Amino acid sequence: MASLERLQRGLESAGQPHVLQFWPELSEEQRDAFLQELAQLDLQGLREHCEAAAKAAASPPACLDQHMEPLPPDSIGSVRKSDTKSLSRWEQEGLLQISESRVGVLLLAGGQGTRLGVQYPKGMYNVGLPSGKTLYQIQAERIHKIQEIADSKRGSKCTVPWYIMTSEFTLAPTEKFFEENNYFGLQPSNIIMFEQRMIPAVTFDGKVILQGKGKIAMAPDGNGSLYQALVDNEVLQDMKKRGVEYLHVYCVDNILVKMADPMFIGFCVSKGADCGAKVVEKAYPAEPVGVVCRVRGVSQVVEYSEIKPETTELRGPGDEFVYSAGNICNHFFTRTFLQDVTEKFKGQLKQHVAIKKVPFVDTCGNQVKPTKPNGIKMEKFVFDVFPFSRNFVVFEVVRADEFSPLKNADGAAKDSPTTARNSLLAQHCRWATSAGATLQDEHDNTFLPSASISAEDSTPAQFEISPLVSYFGEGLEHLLKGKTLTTPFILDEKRAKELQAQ
Ligand SMILES: CC(=O)N[C@H]1[C@@H](OP(=O)(O)OP(=O)(O)OC[C@H]2O[C@@H](n3ccc(=O)[nH]c3=O)[C@H](O)[C@@H]2O)O[C@H](CO)[C@@H](O)[C@@H]1O
Repeated sequence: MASLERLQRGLESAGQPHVLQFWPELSEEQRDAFLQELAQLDLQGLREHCEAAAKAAASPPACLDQHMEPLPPDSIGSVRKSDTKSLSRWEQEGLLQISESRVGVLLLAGGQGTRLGVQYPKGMYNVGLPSGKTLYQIQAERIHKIQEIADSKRGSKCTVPWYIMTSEFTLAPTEKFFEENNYFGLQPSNIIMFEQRMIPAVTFDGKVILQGKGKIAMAPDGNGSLYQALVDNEVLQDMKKRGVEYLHVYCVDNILVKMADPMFIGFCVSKGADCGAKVVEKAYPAEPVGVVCRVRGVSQVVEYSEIKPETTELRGPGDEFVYSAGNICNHFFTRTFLQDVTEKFKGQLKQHVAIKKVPFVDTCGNQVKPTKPNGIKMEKFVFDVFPFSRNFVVFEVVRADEFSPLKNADGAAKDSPTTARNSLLAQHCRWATSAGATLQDEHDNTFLPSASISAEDSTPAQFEISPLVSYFGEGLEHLLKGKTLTTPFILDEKRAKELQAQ
């Protein structure tokens, strides 16, 4: 552990001696905990971090709008627009790669879920499905199923390892949750959890914020922290050891996420891409999704918080949005590309400024909950490596099938537990109907499939299909054709066996 004198000197030379101002008031136990926290700080880089944060917050945000142009339409693969032969070829290619254990998935789960307002990791959230499944369970079961589908193609066992990036806030509860739930039936050795770094929040005049008398206000430094975390935790070495060449990186809150999506993987592999992004057509100008576009001729994402409203509203000749390629935080990377990024480009990642309300102790030692923003958090974004790609591709998918994020608490009109739940149930209702089932409520009223997912819509049928039965709507016909089912109904493996026997 670092000695107090050494820390004092380090903090002084970083211009942050106030960090220890309450030291005399701390108990032995608090001092030990604080020393441990301070030992993690990069004292060398602290001055630079604080000065850069204050400077960035004081300067007007870089405006990229005038340098933006949309992606050329022919550079985008699309579930809606590409021909069915190509789609099927890509899917087969992806399945082949999965069956050879060359594909892994990586979950970005280090965020604090502030907008949703829960104190635990978002993946543990239960949106109120008939089964009561959490986001983590749904994702685990999709991995299970895609392995099974790929196994049956090749006749041998494959593994899709699940890398999970957590932060100080999410690691312990996530580990505990997985353990308590028996890793949702997956092999624990194929679930690799690791932690991203945290950085101090800083005041507008460049001072580290004390959250308590013996605690610095630390925050995860954005999902672009991934690249440092890959190095810190030797994740790429683990991938290499397992023979994993392709990684599907995704964010925790999209209830419709297709884990290791074979079509997306196959598309990227077939195009020889080192880096790829899935997009959906933007729903409305102010939708909080980044847009994939070109800036000064280079493909990248411009985040929703950094684009002018008038740019988001621009429309093309067919009245479509000019910037319509909405980023859904589903990325493809080759291991080689990630290796390059960690070796050559990691230090060049852009820093984004987020101005937040950060609780603090004032100089008299009073705990203050600020009513207006008082702190700067510097963040890196996972997609900021796109400009380093040699062959970047984009794949457009159908929103109703693949994107319904959980961002806000119930009561919000969009991206809430209700909209997430409804979009999943509506999808399952569509799958069941196209497999030939008739779904009824308890009064024998028949449900019609709906593609809509907004909270104002009527509630879809309470018909839920376990991912262990179907990954993406496949394999349902022999169970459901010609059957009339009364909801609520959960089609799990047991029910599937019963239906098959009928
Ligand atoms: C920077 C980024 O990717 N932005 C995307 C993100 O925005 P959005 O602002 O919604 O991003 P979130 O803050 O929800 O973070 C996305 C994911 O990154 C994880 N996370 C976040 C911070 C952190 O330090 N560590 C970490 O792992 C979160 O747990 C989450 O799984 O999703 C939207 C789609 O839903 C996209 O349109 C945005 O372009």
